[in-house]
Amino acid sequence: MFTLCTKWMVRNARRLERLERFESSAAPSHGSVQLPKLQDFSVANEPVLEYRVGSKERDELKVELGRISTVIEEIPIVIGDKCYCVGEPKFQVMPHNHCHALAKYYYAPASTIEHAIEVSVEAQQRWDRTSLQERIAIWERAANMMAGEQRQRLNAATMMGQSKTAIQAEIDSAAELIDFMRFNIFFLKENAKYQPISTDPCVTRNSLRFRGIDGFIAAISPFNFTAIGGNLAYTPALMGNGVVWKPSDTAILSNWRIFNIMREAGLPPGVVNFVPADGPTFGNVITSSKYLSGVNFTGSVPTFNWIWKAVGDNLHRYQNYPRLIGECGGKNYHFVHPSADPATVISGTIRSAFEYCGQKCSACSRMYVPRSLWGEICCGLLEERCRLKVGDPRDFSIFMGAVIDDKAFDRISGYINYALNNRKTKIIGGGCYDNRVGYFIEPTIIETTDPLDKLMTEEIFGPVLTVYVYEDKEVTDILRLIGTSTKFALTGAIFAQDKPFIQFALEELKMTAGNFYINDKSTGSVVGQQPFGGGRMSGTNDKAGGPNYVMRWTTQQSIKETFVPLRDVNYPYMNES
Ligand SMILES: NC(=O)c1ccc[n+]([C@@H]2O[C@H](COP(=O)([O-])OP(=O)(O)OC[C@H]3O[C@@H](n4cnc5c(N)ncnc54)[C@H](O)[C@@H]3O)[C@@H](O)[C@H]2O)c1
Ligand SMILES: N[C@@H](CCC=O)C(=O)O
Repeated sequence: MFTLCTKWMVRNARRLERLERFESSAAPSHGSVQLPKLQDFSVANEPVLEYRVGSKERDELKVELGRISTVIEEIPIVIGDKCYCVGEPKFQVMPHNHCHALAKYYYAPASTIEHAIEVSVEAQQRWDRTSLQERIAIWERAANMMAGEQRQRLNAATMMGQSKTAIQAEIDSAAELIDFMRFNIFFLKENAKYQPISTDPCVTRNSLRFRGIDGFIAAISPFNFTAIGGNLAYTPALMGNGVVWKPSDTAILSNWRIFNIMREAGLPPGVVNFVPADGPTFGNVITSSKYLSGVNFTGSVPTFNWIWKAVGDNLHRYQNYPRLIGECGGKNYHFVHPSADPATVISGTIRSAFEYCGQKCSACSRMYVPRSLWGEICCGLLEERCRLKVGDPRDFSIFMGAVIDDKAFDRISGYINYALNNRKTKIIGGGCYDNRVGYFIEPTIIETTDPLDKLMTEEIFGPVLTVYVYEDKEVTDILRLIGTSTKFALTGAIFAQDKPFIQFALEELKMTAGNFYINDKSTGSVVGQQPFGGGRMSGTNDKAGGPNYVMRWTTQQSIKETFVPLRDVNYPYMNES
């Protein structure tokens, strides 16, 4: 503990030093933004543990990985304080060893989802009367449990259930999840500091209070980030809402861990209900309920489009206009300028495109490289790619595990087959896949001569990177293609040393990414540091991990209290004439 704290303090001091040095240097190129000092924040990011050989965290994680691999955990539907196991059981398997089941769970039928809605609507009324202090105390307790005794249980469930390596699990089900818990409390407190003007408080007192929304919020989460499930379900709850949470089938065990931690930390039953279900059945029931007050969704564009349309079709039924938050897919780019540093491009691109098998919504999947640098960058990418080991995450030497399931395997291998049979494209690295034991796909690099090829425009969501090599003199035209060739605008990165070009690209690419990186990879946003989300068809861009996200989940009330009562209808001048 002592070593950890000391390391943390040293790291923090270094960060502070770097920030101060940056502040005292020239103003940032995207405007004269005044950067706050680290000391201004009463919250800090959870340190990411390193899992080196012999470390305490590595030993603890191994014990938990051993334990989790020998049992099939039973996961019920939980509504209020009752558990339900109904219908045919389903199984969550290890993607890297798909004959091995980890968890047994059940799909809630329509009637059970309706019951969850009733319970949640009723619980919301009591919960909304619980003071902010009490709610915050529960979140703080939960964050401490996640950072302490529950850390490796969360990580092991994420590694085995979603096929993440130790470090990818650590940045997700430990660091990011804990950060969401702590930063949302911080943002709530900061936002609550604002109170409206009372010109003379002896005459009138004006105030603003946060209320949950009467009804229920449907939280619908994706498979790829455990932390996102936690944020989607529990941030609305923090703000006084009742929630019906439908976790993803392929992240069910890690999401179940979060649900249990929150209950153990003191969240009353019924505030968040755990309701695994078939997606379309769940979607139909929630969008037909008069009590739907919001949908907190993260996942693919087609699913969000379906939800949005169903809400529109059912508008006449609702007592509130449901709030719709949807963070969706991306076709994220790395744009390399002739002035770029090739080494930075190579390592950033390998990490972004292939970490967690490219199954991050922010993963780089299209890259534009100038002819003058392609020789060096191509060699570097291929050399690094060859070193990436693919396998079972219990082997700490692997770089990536398996893709999530058979559907993903078929979709991604379909794109690889397309590249094999297309004369405009050439697979220059990888391209093999094998699903006999696990859903394994090699990190694959494809070169195309068509910047509008579907490999350059559609979301693949797998370990496939497509590169278009442009002639140096075409740099401006190609830069403009980024924003016009896809409907997405999630993340993007430019690599350049040329300052005027960076300034030009910042303007030219302004609407092409909700998260924009300069000389850094397109992935790896951190709560409180790079609030996350994209525009255009990548989503509603409500910026999870930012200060305004909590405010999407409250319906505010302005209160004016008058101490000098109005007893005369006439205006003063009328009494004078
Ligand atoms: N922008 C972001 O912040 C972000 C973050 C993570 C993932 N993603 C995106 O998520 C996608 C991958 O996740 P996924 O495969 O789990 O997405 P998905 O759309 O297949 O599923 C997401 C959730 O929706 C449910 N669902 C499916 N059909 C439904 C329906 N008709 N009604 C209600 N719910 C329904 C699923 O069961 C799951 O729980 C990718 O497109 C990725 O880019 C985006
Ligand atoms: N926060 C993640 C993206 C989450 C989407 O899958 C990142 O920036 O890499």
